[in-house]
Amino acid sequence: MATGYELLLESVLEDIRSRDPLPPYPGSMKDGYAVVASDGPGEYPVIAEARAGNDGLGITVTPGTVAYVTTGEDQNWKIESFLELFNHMEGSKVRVSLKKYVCPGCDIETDAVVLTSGQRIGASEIGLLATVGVTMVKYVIYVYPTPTIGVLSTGDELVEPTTGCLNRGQIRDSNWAMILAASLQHHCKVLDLGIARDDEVRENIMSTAISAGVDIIITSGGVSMGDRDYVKPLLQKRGTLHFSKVWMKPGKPLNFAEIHSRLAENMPMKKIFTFGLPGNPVSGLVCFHIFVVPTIHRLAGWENPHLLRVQACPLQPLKTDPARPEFHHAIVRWELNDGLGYPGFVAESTGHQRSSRILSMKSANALLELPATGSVIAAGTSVPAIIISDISNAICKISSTVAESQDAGVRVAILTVSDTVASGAGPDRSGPSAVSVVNSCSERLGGARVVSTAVVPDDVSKIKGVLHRWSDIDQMDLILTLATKELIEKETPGLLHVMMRESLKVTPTAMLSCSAAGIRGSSLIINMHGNPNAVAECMGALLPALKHGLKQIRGDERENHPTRPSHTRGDRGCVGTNLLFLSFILLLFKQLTVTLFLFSSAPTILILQVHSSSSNTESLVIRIQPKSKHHLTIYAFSSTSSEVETPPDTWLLELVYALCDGESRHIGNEVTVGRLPEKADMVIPVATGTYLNINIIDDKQLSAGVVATVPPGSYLTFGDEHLAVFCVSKLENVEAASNPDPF
Ligand SMILES: Nc1nc2c(c(=O)[nH]1)N[C@H]1C(S)=C(S)[C@@H](COP(=O)(O)OP(=O)(O)OC[C@H]3O[C@@H](n4cnc5c(N)ncnc54)[C@H](O)[C@@H]3O)O[C@H]1N2
Ligand code: MOO
Repeated sequence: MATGYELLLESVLEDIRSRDPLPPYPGSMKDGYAVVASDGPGEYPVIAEARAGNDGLGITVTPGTVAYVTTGEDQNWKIESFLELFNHMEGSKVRVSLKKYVCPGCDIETDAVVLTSGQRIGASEIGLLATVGVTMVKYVIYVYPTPTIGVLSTGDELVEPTTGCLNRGQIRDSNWAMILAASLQHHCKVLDLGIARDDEVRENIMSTAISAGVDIIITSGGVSMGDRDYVKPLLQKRGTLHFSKVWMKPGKPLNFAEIHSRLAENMPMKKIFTFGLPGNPVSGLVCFHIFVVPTIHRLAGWENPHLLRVQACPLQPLKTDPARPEFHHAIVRWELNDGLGYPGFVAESTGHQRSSRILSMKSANALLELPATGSVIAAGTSVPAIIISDISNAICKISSTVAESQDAGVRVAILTVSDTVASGAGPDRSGPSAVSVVNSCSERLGGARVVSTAVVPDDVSKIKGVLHRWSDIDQMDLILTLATKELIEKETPGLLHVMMRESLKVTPTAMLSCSAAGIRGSSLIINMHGNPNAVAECMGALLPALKHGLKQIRGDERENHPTRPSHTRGDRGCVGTNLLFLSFILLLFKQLTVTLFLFSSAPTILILQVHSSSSNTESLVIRIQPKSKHHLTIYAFSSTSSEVETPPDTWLLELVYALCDGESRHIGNEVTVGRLPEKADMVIPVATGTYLNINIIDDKQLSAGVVATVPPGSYLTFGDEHLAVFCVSKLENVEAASNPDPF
């Protein structure tokens, strides 16, 4: 018999009623004094005391007197009217204030049904039975069916996990063991159908499984479009194929069919559910959680077969797929501050979610449900998380998580100040891009980790509220945000002067700006106004002064505030903060276009927004042609010519942000961009050529082969998850900014 049963819990087989009321007599919920209700508040002599076990038999509380009672202990008071309780004592008399007392049966009335037939019995129900004095019950042992699952791996390339040395084209079969384990975790029986070569995926395997009495058959691999993908035709032949594609990522080629079969001629027809999981391990397991687990639950008789969903705030910004809704593996845990300032679940991404990257499943206990918008979900934005394994460990780790995050090398908090974003009228893009920058430069910043992000409207009290919490309570090492004058303890007019001088070179309206720069504690805070170009110019001018300035601030801080608690913890003290701040600024300078907006009070700047230079209206014209999965070619030509004629040799693709190292490149007629150095002029850490990856200019996805006009200052983005962002510039405009670090 294939279908087994597992003991769960007993449940009662009859209705259980209470024989007495609960509480059984008028009682007090507190220790206090009993008084005749009509007496009301006042001072009264105490005429008697009733404590637990001494029920005050024979005592009458008369008007103008009170009696001491302990919680729940007053069943035999002889009184003229009912009791009220109160609790304040002064000398030999008590001053009473009236409290409610508990009337008999207000928790459980006599003869109320406390358990109905069929209800499960657990510890609380045992307590309930004891309360109502029922020590013998008729019960039924509740059992639930445990489905049997047949598991088959398919693929010519697959070899046993025990294979020591892989020959060319071989890969160890991970899915077979993984799906077996997942099935066992869900209390199923399993039937090992082994590994089949592609051309062995035949009816006889199905027949073996069916005659063994399986309820579910799971195959992995061979479901997409390849000429050796035999699963779908087999399912079509043996049963009813309900679907063979699902608009999800990963797991698109999932096949689902129903096979009807009899174990023997005289037996009733049996339904067998068959799932053809995609071969990529991540895709396969995601499909298992989303589709197979609810099927198992349903077969096991669960009323609600779906996995639990909670809301969680990602700790990292998450780039969503523009086409398919995505299930993103993450580790969800409870934190005292979920990033929105309240206790809640946070979600730590397990990294790149490529469907072959089995490491992304390691330790994951949730799948974040990300909508197909193609945009970036800011860290700290609440998203639904489907819980796929026990999260109690993660919850128990509250204190160690806090401790761990406090031990992180450099704790960074990022505050986006924007009315638009705070009101929900627009997405936060500067915050997430800042988080990406910090995370991607983590090592170079001494292990920096963004541990908190927030968005507030441009409102001083709100900004101050967050900043005070982050610096005084959470003790962040580095807070990247908009500064307000009120937070600055000591202004630095020299810096302001330099910034003003630079801005005036660009526009006379700079005179109207109200920039601020100054020192708070051990941090230098710079608030710049104006457009990103002005910010870039100002920073460029400030840099030579910053190193020295920051050193001085550190010295002054020690001298002036010898006892002041440092912003940082441990022996790093202020030095850590300031050096970090300096290195961050230097780093920002190199990645100016992405990150300096953090210091701007202008509305949030979109990372992919076009910032056309007013001084130069000439545009570059390009056509992007994917060459292979790993590289593409950008053909560039002049805006006045129709096709490759004049080499646009005054143009530059300048790397402003990449997850790992990338390069900037002068654009000739043709530039090849890709991951593989031997095939690409510009090497970036993202795959560029597949439909999964995005080549975007100015927030618009480019189609292969279509000509696009690119004004100077545009941003060209590659990769759907590992962003690499380039700024397209006229060469003469960028020479100053691309100078190496001035120190
Ligand atoms: N022309 C198209 N090609 C593909 C599409 C598509 O829509 N059109 N979909 C892609 C997607 S999405 C996925 S996911 C994969 C899944 O395809 P298959 O189920 O046919 O998987 P295979 O080709 O057999 O294997 C894919 C990949 O996974 C490895 N693999 C397979 N089985 C195992 C196993 N048991 N243990 C470890 N690794 C396994 C296999 O070696 C391949 O590398 O199709 C895309 N293609
Ligand atoms: O949907 Mo496929 O599962 O890897 O991307």
